Amino acid sequence: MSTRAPSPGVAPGAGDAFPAGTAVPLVVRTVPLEPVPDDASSAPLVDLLPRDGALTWLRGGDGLVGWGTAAVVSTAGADRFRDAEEWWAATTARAVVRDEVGVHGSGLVAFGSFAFADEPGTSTLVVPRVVVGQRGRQRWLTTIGHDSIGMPGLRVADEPAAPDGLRFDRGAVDEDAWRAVVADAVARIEGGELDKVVLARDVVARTDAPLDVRWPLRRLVEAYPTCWTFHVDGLFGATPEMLVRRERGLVTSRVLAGTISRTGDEVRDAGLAGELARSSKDLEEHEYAVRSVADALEPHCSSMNVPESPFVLHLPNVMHLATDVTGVVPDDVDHATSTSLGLAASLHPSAAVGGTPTPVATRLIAEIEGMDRGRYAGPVGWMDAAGDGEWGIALRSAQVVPEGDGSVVRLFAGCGIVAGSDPDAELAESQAKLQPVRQALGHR
Ligand SMILES: C=C(O[C@@H]1C=C(C(=O)O)C=C[C@H]1O)C(=O)O
Repeated sequence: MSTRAPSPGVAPGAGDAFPAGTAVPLVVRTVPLEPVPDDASSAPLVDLLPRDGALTWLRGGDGLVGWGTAAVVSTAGADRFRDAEEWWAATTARAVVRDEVGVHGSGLVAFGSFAFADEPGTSTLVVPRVVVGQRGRQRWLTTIGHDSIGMPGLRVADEPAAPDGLRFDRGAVDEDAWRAVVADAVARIEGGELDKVVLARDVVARTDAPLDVRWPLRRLVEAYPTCWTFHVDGLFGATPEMLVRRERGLVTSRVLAGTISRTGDEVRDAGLAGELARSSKDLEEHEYAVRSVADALEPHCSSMNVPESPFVLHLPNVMHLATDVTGVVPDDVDHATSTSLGLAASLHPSAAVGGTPTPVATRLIAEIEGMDRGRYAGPVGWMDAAGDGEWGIALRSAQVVPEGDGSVVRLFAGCGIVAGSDPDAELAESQAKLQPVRQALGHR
C-alpha cells in the first residue's frame, strides 16, 4: 500500500510524498450552494470540471464531481479492499469535518476504483481537494485540505477539445480468436466444468494529443442519463449496473445479466424486449447473477427483498434483464465489513462479471481470456466517512494512459456465456456494449 498527500496550498493534483501512516489531519468543510433553478439554466456539474485531476460520479444531473488531491492511496492484491478500507478508517478518524449540509455525499468523501482481479492491477482511493455535489435541486461544495482552505469560486470550465487523430485498432485478442475463446468456454460449460463465465475483450483507440477525458464524459452524461458516468484515475465510462449503494443502513444493488441489442425501431425493440423477458437462456444467466448478489448480501442484512422476476432495462444501445435487490443492514453489525466498500468487496466479482461458480469462473477468465482487465469490471464509485456510498461495476468503460505525445484508450466489453451461447451473437453483443464509449470519443 502506498499513500501520499500534498502539502497545503499546492496546485490540485501536485503532491509531496508523505510516508505511509503520517497523521496529517484533513480539514473538511461543506457549505450549501444556490439551489438548482427549475429552468435548467445552471450548468451541469460535469461542466465545472477542470482538465486535470477530474473525478466524476454522475447520474441524471445528480452526483459528485471533484478535483485536486488531498490524499490518495494505492492498494493491490487479494487484500486491496481491506487495505483501502483500513486507510480510509484511519484518514476519517483524524479528519476535522464541518458539514453544514448533511446529505448523502456531503462531508468527507473519497472516490475509488478497484482492480477486477487479485493479480495483476492496482486500485485507488482518492480524496479530492474540492467536491461539488447535487441531489435534486440541492447543491453543495466541500473543500478538503491539511489546513483550512478558502472556498474556491466555481465557474464553467473551458470547452474540452475533441480527440485529435482518433483511430481504432484491435485489442489483445482479435475477433476470430475471441469467438474461439467463447466456443471453448461453451464446450467447458456443456462438459460440466461450470455454469456461467463472463468473457471480455478490448479494442484500442489512439490519439495524437493527450485525450481530454472531459470530452467523452460530457457526451456520456448527455447520452446515458440513467447510467452512472464515472471517471477515476483514467478509468471512465457510463455503467448501468450498481453493485451496491448504502445510505443509512438501506442497501440496494441493481443486477444486470441477459442482453439484447436495440435496433432503433421502437416497435421492433418492444418485440425484442418481450423476447428477452421470455428467453430461457437469458433468464438462466440472469438468475445466476441475482443469486450471487443475494447470497453475498444476506449475511450483512437483517431483511432483504429479492424480486422473483426481472424487468427489462432500456438503454440507448442495448436492453438488459434487471433486478433491484434491496436489504437493511442493522446498526450493530461489524462496521468494517458492512461499509459500502466492505459490501462491494463481498459482492465482487458477482456472476454478472465473473461467473458461476465464482472461483472456477475467475480461474477460467485468467486462463483463456487473454487480456488484463485492469480496473474494468471492478467496483468504481465513492464513499463517505460513515461508510455510506455507491459502488458501480466499471462497465461500458475505457482506461486512458499516456503514450508518446498522445493517449492510448483501451475500451472494454464482456458477455455472459452459458450453455448454448453462440460466439457470433456474443461478438455482436460485445460490439453493442462498446458503442457508448466509442460514440463518446466521437466515433459514430
Ligand atoms: C460484462 C458486461 O456486462 C455485463 C454482462 C451482461 C450480459 O452478459 O448480458 C449484462 C450486463 C452486465 O452485467 C460489459 O458490459 O462489459
